Amino acid sequence: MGYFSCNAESAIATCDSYNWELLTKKQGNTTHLTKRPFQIVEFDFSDLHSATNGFSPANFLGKGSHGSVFKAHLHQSKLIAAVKKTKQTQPTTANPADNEVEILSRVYHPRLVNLLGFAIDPNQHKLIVVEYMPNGSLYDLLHGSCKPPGWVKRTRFALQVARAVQFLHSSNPPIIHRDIKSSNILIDSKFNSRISDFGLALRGHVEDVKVKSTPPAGTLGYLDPGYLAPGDLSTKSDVFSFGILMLEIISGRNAIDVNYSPPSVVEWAVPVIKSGNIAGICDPRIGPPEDSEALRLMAVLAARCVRSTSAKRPGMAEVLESLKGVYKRMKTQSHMCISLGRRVGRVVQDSRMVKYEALDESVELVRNARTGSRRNGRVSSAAGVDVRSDVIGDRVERSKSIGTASEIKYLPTDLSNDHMNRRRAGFSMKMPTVRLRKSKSMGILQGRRLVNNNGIGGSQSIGSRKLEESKLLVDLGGNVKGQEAECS
Ligand SMILES: Nc1ncnc2c1ncn2[C@@H]1O[C@H](COP(=O)(O)OP(=O)(O)OP(=O)(O)O)[C@@H](O)[C@H]1O
Repeated sequence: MGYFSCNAESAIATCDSYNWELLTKKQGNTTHLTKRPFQIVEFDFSDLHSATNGFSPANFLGKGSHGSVFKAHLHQSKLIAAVKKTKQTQPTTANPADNEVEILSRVYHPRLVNLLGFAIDPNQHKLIVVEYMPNGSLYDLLHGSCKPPGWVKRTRFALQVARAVQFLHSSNPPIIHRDIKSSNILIDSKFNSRISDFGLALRGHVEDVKVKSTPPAGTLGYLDPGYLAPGDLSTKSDVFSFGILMLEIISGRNAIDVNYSPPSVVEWAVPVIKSGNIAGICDPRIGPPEDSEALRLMAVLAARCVRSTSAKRPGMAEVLESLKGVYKRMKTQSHMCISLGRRVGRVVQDSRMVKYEALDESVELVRNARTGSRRNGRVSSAAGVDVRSDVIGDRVERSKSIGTASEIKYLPTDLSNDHMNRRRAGFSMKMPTVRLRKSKSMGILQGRRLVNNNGIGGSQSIGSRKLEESKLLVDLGGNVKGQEAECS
């Protein structure tokens, strides 16, 4: 697989990913962007153990369906990394850690969370060491309680993910990620988005035995409805998931949110896009962008990506080119707003509003909370619409995807001290408040039965609840099929 086993000292020299940008800048050539600037290292387990303070809660970064992730300070903190400790899988099932190392050791790209190395623990389990992403996930940015990103940032995130997916699809043989979703898009120190979590990824041509024999897997809500058997897989399944991600980026809604009817973002957004009311799907917290054509292009692109017939979806190369155009338009519009603001007068900011105050009269150009870049204090986009709520009535906590049915918890509706609830008091509808955890990668569908909840392999039977989830997926597929977007 082309990785090195080495001692701690040489690992510093070969694994310092923070030197990477410097290296590539010196070379001044974009082809070097995909050349790994360091060797993959086999770490000693004891080094990882001490670098994570014995996998202490203080170093705990998060938990996924395959295991836990810890922050590691390696080599006197010269190298900060994330160590993934995967759950023990049954001996008969493929281990996501092996798969991740196998795939990530063959590719390198600045928009991926790249592999630095691995280690074997005393029980012979593999630990994966990857680049540390200090700014959470795109899921956190879109659905968390912080100020939501504006249009320039959203399109930039989408463009960067598209670039990474296109890179994977154009590798030889192609790599199909199979789990593109906002919680698998992590944000690096420079606020670039990167694709992580290659536990379900497949490398090979569609006719290859491994691809043909691996059962479908992915995350509910992002999973291509036409991917029901191994032979259905193609790069277009990632295109479908990417389309869902784009709808999520535009609308701020989860892929599936049972607080809405319909809960599926596809079922809700595609008919609205087809009706031409594209502003109607925009995240109400930021409103539509000034450039309505850029928004239309992005929304139509998303609707094309989620078409039920995979052959009708665009390839990732086309998606990437289109998004480059959208991003350029959004940025240009943003710059125009900045210079207009400068000419008209000074910018007045408070926590909820940005105003351009003219020298002789106050002109409120932006009514939305868009306070621009933190670094330079500029306004980077403007949306001249009111923030409005979609629904009325009781308060509801929204924007959490459904993972497994067992994760749904009904909460009393009087949790008024909950910060998120207070923030979202304007978004409500008349149904019980439901708290949902974010989407988890799910198991495998064999035929129409969900047979395993750990993402890889296995064929043990499952309880009735899991079968219901499986049915939900199939139902969703059916509904999505009924909504062929006429957007080309
Ligand atoms: N390289 C990293 N740097 C920083 N934090 C990370 C890194 N990788 C993962 N995390 C954090 O660890 C958590 C678990 O990640 P993991 O990839 O195992 O699962 P997930 O993508 O959240 O869920 P699932 O496994 O269901 O897809 C994530 O929520 C993420 O915030």
